[in-house]
Amino acid sequence: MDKLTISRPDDWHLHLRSGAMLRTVVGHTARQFARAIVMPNLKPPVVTVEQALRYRDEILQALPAGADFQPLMTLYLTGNTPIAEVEKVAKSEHVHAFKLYPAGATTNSDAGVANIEAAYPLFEAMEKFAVPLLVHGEVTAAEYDIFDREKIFLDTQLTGIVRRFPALRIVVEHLTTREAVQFVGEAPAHVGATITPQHLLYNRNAILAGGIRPHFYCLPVLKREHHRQALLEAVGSGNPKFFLGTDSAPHPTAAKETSCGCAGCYSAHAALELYAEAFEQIGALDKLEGFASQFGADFYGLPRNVGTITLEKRTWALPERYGEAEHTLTPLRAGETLNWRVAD
Ligand SMILES: NC(=O)N[C@@H](CC(=O)O)C(=O)O
Ligand SMILES: [Zn+2]
Ligand SMILES: [Zn+2]
Repeated sequence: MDKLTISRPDDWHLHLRSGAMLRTVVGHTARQFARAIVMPNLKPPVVTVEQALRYRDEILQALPAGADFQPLMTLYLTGNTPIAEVEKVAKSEHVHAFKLYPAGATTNSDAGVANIEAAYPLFEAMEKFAVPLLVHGEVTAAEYDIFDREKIFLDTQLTGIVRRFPALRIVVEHLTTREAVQFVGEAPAHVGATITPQHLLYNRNAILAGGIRPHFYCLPVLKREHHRQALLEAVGSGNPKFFLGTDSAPHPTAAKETSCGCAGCYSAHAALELYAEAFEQIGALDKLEGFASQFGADFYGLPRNVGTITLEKRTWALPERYGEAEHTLTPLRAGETLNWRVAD
């Protein structure tokens, strides 16, 4: 196959940041995706509907002329989120979910939830008002090995949440393990998951073998090959619980290439192309459309997109960098070539 036309896709997990970084990255996403769920982990975090609407305006202002792209906003759950905010989200046309960051789990998660059980009244309200809960599913305590943090979160936290709130829609973000695939597969239909391109294409050797490569470092961290195989099986199965969420997470190059580098891979510049490469590896290009353009919209109860996008088998070289000066960022596969290209 050397050409593939699918309905316009959406990105159900995206970091756009703000200011100069936003202006550098937003065009990449708008070139490929009709909509994206925009993560709220700014500094300071987006915690109210009012702030989310202001952030949405900033994103719309930053779009290249003529772009046809809708940011779908989310709120950052904190220990102080008032119950009333849940109803505001339910009534808002532009805010679609709450995001749970266990405090300390990832980039800009310090304001996250330290005691998850204390947030149960909020989950109850989300269940009542049909507002989805998006989860960065990792435990944070120092005694847990970083490669086990997702599995332990599922066992000790998420299992209880799913049982206690049987109608709450939950998205387990950026799955990385065989156990997580199994968890989501066996959970009720209203528990879904996003999967990133880097977790489909790479195992942990990418970070550590032959030199330390900070641009492959994200959270949850890349895992062993047998976990990557499980993620590929999940997307290749065509199960609608698994849908596209790049977790494209831009950081300035200088903040990645340093003695304590930030977590996050930047993939928005070539998101669909990277996914196409992964699906092609397992002979499942026919499953890309459901994953990229249908299952996420269905899960969120939003209409599927009209219009199409075409991928062509065509080699192209990726730049080493995007952006200017201190906002320079290094994309995934910088300076390498890709075999798929979204047609202009
Ligand atoms: N995935 C990451 O490694 N980083 C994300 C945060 C997140 O999604 O956990 C970021 O905002 O940089
Ligand atoms: Zn996360
Ligand atoms: Zn993320």
